[in-house]
Amino acid sequence: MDEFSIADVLAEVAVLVKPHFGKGRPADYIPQLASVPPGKFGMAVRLVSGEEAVVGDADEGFSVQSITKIFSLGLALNRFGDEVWTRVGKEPSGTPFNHLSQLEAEEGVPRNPFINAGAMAICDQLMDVFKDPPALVRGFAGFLAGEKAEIDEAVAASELANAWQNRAIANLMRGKGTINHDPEAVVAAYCRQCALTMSCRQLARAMLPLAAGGFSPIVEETIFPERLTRRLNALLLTCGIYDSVGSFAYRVGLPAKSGVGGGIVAIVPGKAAIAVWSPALDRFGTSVVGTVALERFTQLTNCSVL
Ligand SMILES: NC(=O)CC[C@H](N)C(=O)O
Repeated sequence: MDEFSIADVLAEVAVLVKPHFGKGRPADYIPQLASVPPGKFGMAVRLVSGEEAVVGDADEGFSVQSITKIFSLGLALNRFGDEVWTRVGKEPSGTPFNHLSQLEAEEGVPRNPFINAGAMAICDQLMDVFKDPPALVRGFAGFLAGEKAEIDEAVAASELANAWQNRAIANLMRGKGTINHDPEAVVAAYCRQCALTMSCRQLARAMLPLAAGGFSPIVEETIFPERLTRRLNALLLTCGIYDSVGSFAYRVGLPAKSGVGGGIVAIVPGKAAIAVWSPALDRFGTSVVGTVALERFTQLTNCSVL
């Protein structure tokens, strides 16, 4: 990858994605996200070796949503180790991120930490020892990005006012003993965590430890043990894109995580962290243009873990 001019590749990607604008729709079940202009597009690549390139709206903040689940899982694994796996599984769900009946059929144990049930179980576990998990996630994300990140309280309130399905999930898990705190408090914390605002440039920097064996070249600290880094990437590859993770791996071939704000982060292990944003989503909740951009990027640079 070092043999390419990343800036040139991104410029080419920005042209190649053009025919795909107009497909998909921004998330509207969180009313505050429905008004984001669907034509936005930004992409940032940060190499482990230090080079950074961006294109389009890469410095504009957007709602990170489920991408924050990487930060919360990383924090939980660092704090609780394998105890995390007594609450959530490590298998792809094959169902939408807010699915309910699978959770009931499986005794309230979420398939993985990236679906909503799994992320709320992680949030509940963090609540055992931290007063304010969303603030912790915000602080961690900002630390890794090398600059402060903020929670958009309007987005958090907008989601919370409509979070009926997530309330059902949290109540089911409370009934089954997967979570211990008041389900309403867990849903509220989860919605605030998801409402983190970051730009593509900040996200690419913050994700760099996953590409660099757990070390952050940004803050010059080891963030995760190397083995844990590999495991996080394995979970991203198998569970990061919900029930379209197979076709995403087929097209892009990188560990990645989507969010309904239209962001996707992807990891090229040993080489780079990538963040892309475009708000219109496919029916699985993944950015249409973002996926095409990553597909073209991996084709042009020949980088894939597969
Ligand atoms: N995939 C996502 O980004 C979903 C996150 C969103 N906060 C929700 O719970 O629905």
